[in-house]
Amino acid sequence: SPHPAPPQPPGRGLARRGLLPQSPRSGAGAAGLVQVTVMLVGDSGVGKTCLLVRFKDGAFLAGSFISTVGIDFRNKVLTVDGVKVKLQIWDTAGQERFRSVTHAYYRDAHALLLLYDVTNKASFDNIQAWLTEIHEYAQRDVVLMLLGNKVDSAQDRVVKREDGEKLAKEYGVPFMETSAKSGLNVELAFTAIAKELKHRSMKLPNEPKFKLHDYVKKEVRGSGCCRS
Ligand SMILES: Nc1nc2c(ncn2[C@@H]2O[C@H](COP(=O)(O)OP(=O)(O)OP(=O)(O)O)[C@@H](O)[C@H]2O)c(=O)[nH]1
Ligand SMILES: [Mg+2]
Repeated sequence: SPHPAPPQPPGRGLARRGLLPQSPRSGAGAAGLVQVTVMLVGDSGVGKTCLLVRFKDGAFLAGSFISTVGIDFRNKVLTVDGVKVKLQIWDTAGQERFRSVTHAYYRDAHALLLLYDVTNKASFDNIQAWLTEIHEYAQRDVVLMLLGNKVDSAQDRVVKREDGEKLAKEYGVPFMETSAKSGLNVELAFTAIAKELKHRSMKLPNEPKFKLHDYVKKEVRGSGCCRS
């Protein structure tokens, strides 16, 4: 393009944030690597740690609830359209007393998974407050997705799927229901984010623009139909 890119304020932009693929190493078919940071947020007990453990290890932490202290992180590499995307996933503490700790991390997150618990109305009602906080502390172009977790607990459900869909639509964020217990849509949530960030960072000239909303709509599975 003959037009120079508009200047970016310091600290903003994918290149400054380490999102540009590393130059391919020599060797046939060596692929670039995209490194991204994903942060899990939402009330204490909604299942952030369990969602991460399900994604990372394919297991469910049943039994006693060990509330996260401060912040924890895990890495996982996904291959998206032939490109390795290294996700560094930050698991934040939902408890109020750690809020000032997590505020400091928003700035460096490329994507946020905002969770509520479909069996806990208060966690759903707090989503607005979380969005306000995200607006205040996160990057303007952060990739955001709303997740209604614990859909395996059909008997205890108090937040309807349509309520989640409606709220997500109001705020223009993609939405899906998940279960760390059954695994429903867990891989999908992280894959969708990895795809979006990979497309943003590589901008291949002949590649059609990736549409996160459409991808999620097409790929999402309902709690009624599937086991995982
Ligand atoms: N049935 C069911 N229980 C879940 C699910 N995910 C988490 N839980 C349970 O909910 C409780 C809280 O899960 P955590 O993942 O520790 O919650 P958290 O959001 O990390 O909480 P904080 O670290 O305090 O912010 C635990 O007892 C889990 O076993 C799920 O998908 N289904
Ligand atoms: Mg936790």
